Amino acid sequence: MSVSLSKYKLLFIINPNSGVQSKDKVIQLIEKHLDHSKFNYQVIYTEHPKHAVTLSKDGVLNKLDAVIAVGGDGSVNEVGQALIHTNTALGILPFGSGNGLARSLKIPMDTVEAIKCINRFKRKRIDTATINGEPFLGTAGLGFDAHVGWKFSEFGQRGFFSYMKVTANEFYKFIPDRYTIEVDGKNIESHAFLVSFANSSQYGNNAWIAPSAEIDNGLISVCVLEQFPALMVPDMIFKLFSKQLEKSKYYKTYKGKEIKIKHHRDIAHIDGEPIKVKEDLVIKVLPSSLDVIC
Ligand SMILES: Nc1ncnc2c1ncn2[C@@H]1O[C@H](COP(=O)(O)OP(=O)(O)OP(=O)(O)O)[C@@H](O)[C@H]1O
Repeated sequence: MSVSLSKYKLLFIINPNSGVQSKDKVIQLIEKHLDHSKFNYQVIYTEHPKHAVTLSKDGVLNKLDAVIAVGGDGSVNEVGQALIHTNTALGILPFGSGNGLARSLKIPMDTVEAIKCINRFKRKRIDTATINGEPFLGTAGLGFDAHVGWKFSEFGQRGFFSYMKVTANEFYKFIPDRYTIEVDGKNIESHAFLVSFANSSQYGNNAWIAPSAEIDNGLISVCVLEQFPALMVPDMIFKLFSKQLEKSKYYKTYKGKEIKIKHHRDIAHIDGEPIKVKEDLVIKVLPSSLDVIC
């Protein structure tokens, strides 16, 4: 690959394990549709979880203009976390099960259209956040959110329908918990089904957990879904997918820069990926900390 100084330097990182859509043609599509007068690029496949973090950090050291995550929200998290507070931008070719951040940023789901979006190379500065120091870009969560994140990772198949299957299987078994939450000094006690921390507005697949969240306002939305009767499930699902959760009396939302929370389990998810956590958590926003191509 010859490198001309006047061209932008890109690295595409493909996660072969994300989503269910075949990635066989991605390299050909990049070759065909990327604007070669504007970019020099390299493509690397990840070999294991977290590999994209190391590859992206190398990209920053090599002064790349952008690293493009080819995968879902877990891949976007791994690339994005390495680029926080750097001059290297994050790009996304959505190939995940949910693609929450890409959808929130209105990046096209169609690969050719997403490549054309990279060709335009418009940078937007967004906030990111941390939960006990672990970075997230879209959403993190506790309760049913986290439980499903763990069950999904153990399920062995990815994709929207696998996610729905896991959610339906687990819903009636799940027992809500008590949470003590402090949002910028204001205390809230809740018996909740789930608590989500949203930097962007949706989980993925157009499930709008935080319809009013803005990714560049310097605030995290804390979304509390209180225990609700089983007969309300269809209504809740309808509201989740039609951006109307804020109309439910079981849903509360608060916005803040620093959130402290005490809970009684040891699991959470960050950008859909399960993690083990302590009972005391601190969520902090990192305002204007990452450039994305969108
Ligand atoms: N080479 C690899 N082999 C196995 N797992 C990998 C590899 N590279 C990355 N991973 C892991 O794959 C997991 C899933 O990736 P990703 O989140 O991109 O897809 P997804 O879960 O299907 O989509 P979404 O997050 O949008 O629902 C991540 O935990 C990531 O660390």
